[in-house]
Amino acid sequence: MSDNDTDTRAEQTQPAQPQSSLQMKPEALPAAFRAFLRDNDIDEDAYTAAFEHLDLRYIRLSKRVQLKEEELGAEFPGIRPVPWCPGFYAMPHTAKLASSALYTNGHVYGMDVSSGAAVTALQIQPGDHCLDLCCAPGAKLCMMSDLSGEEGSVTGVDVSRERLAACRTLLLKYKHDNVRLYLADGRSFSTSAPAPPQPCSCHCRLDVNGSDGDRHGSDDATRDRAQQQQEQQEQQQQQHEQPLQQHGHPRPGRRKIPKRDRMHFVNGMFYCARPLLERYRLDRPAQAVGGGCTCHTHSRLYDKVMVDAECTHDGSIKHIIKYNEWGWDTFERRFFDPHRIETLEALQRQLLTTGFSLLRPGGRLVYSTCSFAKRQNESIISWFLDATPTARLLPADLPSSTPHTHPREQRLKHCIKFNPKVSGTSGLFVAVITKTEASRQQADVATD
Ligand SMILES: C[S@@+](CC[C@H](N)C(=O)[O-])C[C@H]1O[C@@H](n2cnc3c(N)ncnc32)[C@H](O)[C@@H]1O
Repeated sequence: MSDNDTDTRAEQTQPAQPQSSLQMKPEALPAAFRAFLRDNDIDEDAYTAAFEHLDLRYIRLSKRVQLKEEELGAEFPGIRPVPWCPGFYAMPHTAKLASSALYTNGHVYGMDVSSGAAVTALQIQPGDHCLDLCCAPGAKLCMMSDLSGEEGSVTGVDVSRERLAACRTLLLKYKHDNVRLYLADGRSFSTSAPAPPQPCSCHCRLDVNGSDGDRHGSDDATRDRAQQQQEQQEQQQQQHEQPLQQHGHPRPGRRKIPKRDRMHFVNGMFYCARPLLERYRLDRPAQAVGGGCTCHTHSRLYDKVMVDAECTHDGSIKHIIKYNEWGWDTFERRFFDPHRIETLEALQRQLLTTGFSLLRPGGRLVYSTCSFAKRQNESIISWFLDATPTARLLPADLPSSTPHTHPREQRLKHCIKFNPKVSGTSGLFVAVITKTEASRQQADVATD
């Protein structure tokens, strides 16, 4: 649930916006914001024109329930499936989601369909181990959890304790038990993917607990050394995964987190539910020991990585327009603080770099923002591709009817954008990157 997505808290505290309030005059936009739009070649029209389809909101069905169209229609009149994103439905913005039985019973999620497209672009397969480096409050995380299934896992990381607590509430509500959450700075996150449940087929026999099997020695002394080494690594890791708040996500109106929803962190980590803990021994971060196997499975890199980076949120048009009522000074203070803008692009570059370093060769990484600004999107991607010989941009491979930018309008090949004027969704930039095998070959040579 990004700012593009239905936020349970916002929904409970803010009345649904009538359609008329989704329209405003250009002069009502604050000067700093208009200058930002001009500097970034962003069309002011997006905020000031009346768009009928901005009056839509979207839901996603939980994978665990089978609902008939009639059941959905009875609860949400006017609802219809989104043909290009399976499991998603569009309905009038005035539909009461938070008070509906389907929502309170955890059968549907409030999630913008552009966010759904970003997750779809990851092409998650059952059994995949996924990383979500800026996960809170967690709509994409929940979808990733559904897609990776019981044999897969999702590791969620966020720097904001408050937002991560909202994420945890969501995971508990929807009973996602293949997710672990970390309160950590995504720029320096280094915890590997969970250990595989089975010894892998490359004969190295590295077992579930991260200790070596036959090939790398299996006696008690070796195990003790491995365990010591693992504990040392864990301590070092925790030292640099302390929460940093300076890029905490701004949101209007803080809500006190109920006691039952507060997170109980153990050494900076919270594990969502027991099943994942039991399957993968997540009570300690999995580490390949003894410099052993370099096969994909045991290098413990992630199959899929989502970097839904912190940004200026200027593409969340419905959200931005609400500042007309909430007060633009809050917006200027929170989004356009000069220091924040200055450091934002560096943050985005670092998050992308870290996400990529944790991606396995051949895996897929999605970089997304809900900004229209080239400097936070295409420029970051171009910089990264220039700096990283093993990175390659891929087409998002979404269904052809997906209403994103036409290839002719793409500023950078394969990078797509959802423009609310055209798509009826919130604004979102999506780029898909893969890691070529070159890095794998290098790793193999190093261990030979
Ligand atoms: C666009 S929101 C993510 C929305 C989320 N992916 C979802 O679908 O609900 C960006 C998130 O990045 C987090 N963030 C900011 N700086 C960070 C950092 N250095 N490391 C990790 N997370 C960070 C913010 O707290 C915020 O929750």
